[in-house]
Amino acid sequence: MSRLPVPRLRSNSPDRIHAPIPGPSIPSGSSLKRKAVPDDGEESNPLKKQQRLLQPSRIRTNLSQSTGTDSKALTKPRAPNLATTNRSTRGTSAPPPQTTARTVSKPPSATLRSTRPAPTLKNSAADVGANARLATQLDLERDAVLDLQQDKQALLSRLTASKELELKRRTELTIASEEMDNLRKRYSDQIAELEINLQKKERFLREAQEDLLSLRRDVERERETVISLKGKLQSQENAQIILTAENHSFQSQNTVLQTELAQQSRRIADLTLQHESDQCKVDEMTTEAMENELIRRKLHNMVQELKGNIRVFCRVRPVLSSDISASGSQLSEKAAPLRDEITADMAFPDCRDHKEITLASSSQSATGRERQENYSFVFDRVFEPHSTQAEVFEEISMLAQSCVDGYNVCIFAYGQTGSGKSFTMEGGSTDATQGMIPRAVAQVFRASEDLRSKGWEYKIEGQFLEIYNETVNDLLGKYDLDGKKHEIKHDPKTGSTRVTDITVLTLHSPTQVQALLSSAQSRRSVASTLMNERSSRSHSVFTLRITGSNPGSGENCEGSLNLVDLAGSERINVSLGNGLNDKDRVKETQNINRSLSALGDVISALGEKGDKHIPYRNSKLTYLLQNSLSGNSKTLMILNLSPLASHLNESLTSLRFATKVNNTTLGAARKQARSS
Ligand SMILES: Nc1ncnc2c1ncn2[C@@H]1O[C@H](COP(=O)(O)OP(=O)(O)OP(=O)(O)O)[C@@H](O)[C@H]1O
Repeated sequence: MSRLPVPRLRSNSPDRIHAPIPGPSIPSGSSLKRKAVPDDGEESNPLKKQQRLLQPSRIRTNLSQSTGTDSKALTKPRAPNLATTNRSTRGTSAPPPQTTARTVSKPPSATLRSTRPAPTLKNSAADVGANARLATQLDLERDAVLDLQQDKQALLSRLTASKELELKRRTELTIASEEMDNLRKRYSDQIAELEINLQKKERFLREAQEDLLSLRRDVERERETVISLKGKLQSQENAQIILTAENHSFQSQNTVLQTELAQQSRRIADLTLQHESDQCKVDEMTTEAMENELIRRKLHNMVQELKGNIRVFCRVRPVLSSDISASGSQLSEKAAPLRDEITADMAFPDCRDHKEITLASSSQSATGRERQENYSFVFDRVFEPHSTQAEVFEEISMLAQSCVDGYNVCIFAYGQTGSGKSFTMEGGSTDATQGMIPRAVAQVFRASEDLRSKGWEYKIEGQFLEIYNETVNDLLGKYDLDGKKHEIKHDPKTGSTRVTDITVLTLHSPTQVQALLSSAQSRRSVASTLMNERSSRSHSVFTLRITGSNPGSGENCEGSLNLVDLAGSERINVSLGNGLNDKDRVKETQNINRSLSALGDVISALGEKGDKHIPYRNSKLTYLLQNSLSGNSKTLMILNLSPLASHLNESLTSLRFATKVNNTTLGAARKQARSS
């Protein structure tokens, strides 16, 4: 409805209805008021009061004319519905309330009449004058009334004209209102349709606005994305610039490198040619080295054979402080003379080759005369008491090389109890006092490592056992000694010897051996609590098995190194003096003596020509070492001697046994030997 065409309605606007009525202007109310409001002097003047009595009718007339029902005809006609509220208010506003003021001063005429005073004769003269003045005034008033009546007449005429005009306009307004209604009826469908369309369009507009809003948000987001992408693009461009610069630099480097590469390629080609020619030389040299190695082995073996496949070293241990204290004196000032006193009369006359040892013994003849006897023994090498472990090993290190070359080597330590066998074989805890076993193992590892460059690969295994009372015990086993029965097996095809259920450890470094020796020593110590001096009463055999192969030459070899610490070789009467259980000790000693003499017998038999029977089976020891004593095997016996005079007879027995061994020839070469 609010969208109806407005201009036409505005043509009937109440503004026009309230337009001032044309005509002469009505004098301001002040003229009427002026006449209605009593003057200050009137209350005191009776004439004025009398005149005022006449005024009510005049005023009433005026008022009735001005505020009569006619004025209601000026009420604004009802505004058309389409007009706004304001317009309606304006259209129906009442004319200005001018007439209200006029009703204020309506005097009560009855009151005036009752209060009028009655005339008297006494006052006649004054009254005449007063009457004259009153008459004059009355005339004036009449004139005024006439004027007023004329004014009233004019106003009535104007009022009539206004009413007519109003009527006319009302009529026009009614007609216009009717036209409006007609128009509204005629266009109501269109308006409704337009309104629906309008609503649709408004909805469409709303949706479009929402879409627009969403699109704006999208655009905003896209703008932010674009800004961020621009930032990234900028940084990428910067990075690209840097990369381009780097690329240029790399390209130039690449060019330089390409040039260098070309030079290097030429050098490589030259070197390849050189390498090929060198490789041919290397191959030739390798073949030569192999041949040389073979020759070396043969020569080495020849040297060993020339030295003798059975050799005997003699080593005299120093006098120990324990020897001196055992002899009865602990005082140091007496120690030196006592040392001489307890020391046997030994001499080492061969200062150049160190091969001879002489012992002097004095005894009384049947006639009571003092008799001096000298004994001289010659061995492959004699070590004096001050000799070190390193000096002893220097002489036997070549045997370690032989076992790496595939030979069987046996090193025995022979001697009476306390002569230094264990010290020689196992040694002390320091590097300087290391015995033959750890030194030989280290030498084997060194030799195998050296041969690695000539294509040899080696596997080194170790076992450690003892033979006590003709029983084999595993010194590296998990169980207590004597816990398991071990048997000795020989393989005639390969010439190798195996002991059943014995612990065989693969050795990767020489340092492992020291741990094995300690472990074996502790096991023997446990056994010692049960049987006194176990280590002295049993043979211990440390075996190193070295298996080598050379894939280049197709050669294989297997050698073994047996390091044997023999039981004490003392005579039975000596042992009996120390033991608590003499029966056991006698049995121990008999077994020891039997095995030692079996060893001597085997060595003697080996030295004899012809197919003589070799009594290996006479003892566990010789049976175990069967393959290491026969053929091209190398055997070394280290005879350990006590320096004490009290052990002289035992020393002489040991020296005689060693001489017997020393005179034996094993294999191809025969040794030169001397004996007393
Ligand atoms: N060359 C040496 N230098 C210094 N001390 C030595 C030497 N030889 C042996 N000894 C010492 O002599 C003592 C006895 O030596 P060892 O135990 O080796 O004799 P053994 O013959 O093995 O005796 P057993 O048969 O009882 O085992 C030990 O205290 C040892 O340290």
